[in-house]
Amino acid sequence: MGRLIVIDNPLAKYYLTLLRKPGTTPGLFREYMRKLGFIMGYEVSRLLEWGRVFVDSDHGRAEGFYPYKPVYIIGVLGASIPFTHGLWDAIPWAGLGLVAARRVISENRVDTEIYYERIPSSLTAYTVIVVDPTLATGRTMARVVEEVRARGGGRIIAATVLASRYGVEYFHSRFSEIPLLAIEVDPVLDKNYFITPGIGDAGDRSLSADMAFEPRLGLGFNEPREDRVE
Ligand SMILES: O=P(O)(O)OC[C@H]1O[C@H](OP(=O)(O)OP(=O)(O)O)[C@H](O)[C@@H]1O
Ligand SMILES: O=c1cc[nH]c(=O)[nH]1
Repeated sequence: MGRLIVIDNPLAKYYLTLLRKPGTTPGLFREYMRKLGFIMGYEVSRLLEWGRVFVDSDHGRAEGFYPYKPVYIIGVLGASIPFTHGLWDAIPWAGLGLVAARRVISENRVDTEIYYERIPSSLTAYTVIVVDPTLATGRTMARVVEEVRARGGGRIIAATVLASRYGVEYFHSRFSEIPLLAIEVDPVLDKNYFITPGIGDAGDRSLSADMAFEPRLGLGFNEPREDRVE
C-alpha cells in the first residue's frame, strides 16, 4: 500500500470544517481553499529536496537551507484554482502547469477527459506536485499523473484537500510509490461518485459568482435597491 499522509493539524481541520458547511459562500470557500493550499505547501515542503547553505548575517555566519531541486506544481482546473494558488504562495519558486479535466460519468463508469494542458514537454528535472482539492474516484489524479509521467516526471507528490477512502485505494493501486497528502479522508463515495460527507461540488463552490461577497461587513449586496449607479 502506498503512502498516505493525512495532515494532523487543527488549523487545517478547522478550514476544512468551514468548507463542509453548505452556507459557506463562494468568496469564503475560495479564501479557505487558498489558506489550505498554503498549509498544504508547508506540509509538502517536508518532502522536497533541500540543500544546506551558509548565510552571513550582520553578526556572523549561520547554516541555512535552500531548495535543491526545481519544483513544478500542476494544478487541475477548474476547482483547484484557489487551492493551487495557496500552495504556490507557499512554494513561489515553483513553475506552474495547468491541466483542465472533467469527469465524464456514464452508466456504472467514470472517466476523466482532459481538454486543456499547459505543462512543459519535459518534467525530468523537477519534483512535481499534482494538486486537486478532491480525490473522489481517484481517476482524475491518476490521469494527470499519467500525463506527468509521459513527460518524464520522476518524483511526484499528490496533494488534495479531501479524498474518499475508495479514491485513496484506487490511486495507490495505480501508483503505490507516490505519496498522497490529504487534509482528511472521508469514508464513503456515494452512487453519484461524490465524497460523503464531503464538501459538495468543489468546482461550483470555488468558481461561482458571490453576490454576498464580504458578508463580514454585512453589506447584503444581493438585496434589490432602487438607487442603481448608472
Ligand atoms: O477523483 P475523481 O472522481 O476524478 O473526482 C475528482 C475531480 O472532480 C472535480 O472536478 P470536476 O470534474 O467536478 O470538474 P471541475 O473542477 O471543472 O468542476 C475535482 O476538481 C477533481 O478534478
Ligand atoms: O465529492 C466530489 C467529487 C468530485 N468532485 C467534487 O468536487 N466533489
